[in-house]
Amino acid sequence: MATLQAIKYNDGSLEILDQLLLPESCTYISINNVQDAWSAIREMKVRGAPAIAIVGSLSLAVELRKLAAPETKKDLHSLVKEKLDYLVTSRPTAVNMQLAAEACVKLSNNLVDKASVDAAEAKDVLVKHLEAMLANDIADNLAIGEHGARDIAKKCGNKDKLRVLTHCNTGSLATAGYGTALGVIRSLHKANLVDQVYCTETRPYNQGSRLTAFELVYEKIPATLICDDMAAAAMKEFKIDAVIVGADRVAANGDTANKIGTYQLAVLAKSHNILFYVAAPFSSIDFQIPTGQSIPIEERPHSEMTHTGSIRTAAAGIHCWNPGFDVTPAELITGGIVTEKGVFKSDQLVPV
Ligand SMILES: CSC[C@H]1O[C@H](OP(=O)(O)O)[C@H](O)[C@@H]1O
Repeated sequence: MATLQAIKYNDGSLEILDQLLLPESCTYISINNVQDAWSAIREMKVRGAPAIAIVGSLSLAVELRKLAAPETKKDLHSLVKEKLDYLVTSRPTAVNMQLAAEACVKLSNNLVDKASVDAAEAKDVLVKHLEAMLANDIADNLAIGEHGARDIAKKCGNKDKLRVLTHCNTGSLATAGYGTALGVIRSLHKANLVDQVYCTETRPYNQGSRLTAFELVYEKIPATLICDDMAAAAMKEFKIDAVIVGADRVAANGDTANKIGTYQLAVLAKSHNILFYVAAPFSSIDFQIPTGQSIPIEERPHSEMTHTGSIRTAAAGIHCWNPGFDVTPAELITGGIVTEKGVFKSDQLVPV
């Protein structure tokens, strides 16, 4: 699978591709502890819901591998919980880090109660659990790709070629590899079904122009970059067949938080009678919240809007609003929610 690697991990050594430097420079930086990971996530050197959870979790594995055998399992549990709670504060909207933390804390708790397991063995079990996230994510993404490609091809009348629009970055640079929405596009391309991918610039961080375009060019998938404000005209002009985006958190009713600009694409897709899909691992569905109204929306620094690098591009003193995400109502997700378990209608989501 010749795709880009946002995350490199080998026996306790963790590196990430510094995505703030893309596309001009492919530079890997070391992540030596949880604090390094928290900062890299907060600064968006690594971003993307699954990648955030994986880098956060692997940074804890890096620390635990270096840790001398803890005195007691209770000491180990307290340390693990403290570190994971801290990692969850790095970015609030994507649910993946929160759910990964909850799963690891639950495992640690179970190990405390297991008399047959000593502190050193418990640490090893936790390290293996954290390290397994990398391979699990790639397997999930390959399944998402296949389910999504099959569903889009079928619902688009099994046309020879398809024109698909996507937003932000949901590929190998947002996951452990292959991607979610961009994974579906990779699977469509593998099946020789892609006429053209339209990727939006995705202001203000420009995940589309800097990252998705980079991935599509890297893999020679036919693609056209458009500005965010060109989406309606592109849907009309190019007769786009489907829109597919990622997700940071899906509520129990199917309302979906994703990169800012997703909601307006869903409204535009509806008005152009274009199928609208969300692609995400099933773990992105937060059954603890009933609707999208409860999803916390991260506000990002205004400098992301007023500057390009160090160059000011907006008037000094202007007030800014810079939410990183918006919520698309379930009823606008007309194609379905594509997961590794299959494609679901919004009202078909049930915990497994
Ligand atoms: C594989 S889903 C990635 C998801 O995360 C992105 O947000 P950010 O770049 O701010 O982390 C965007 O919402 C994508 O859909």
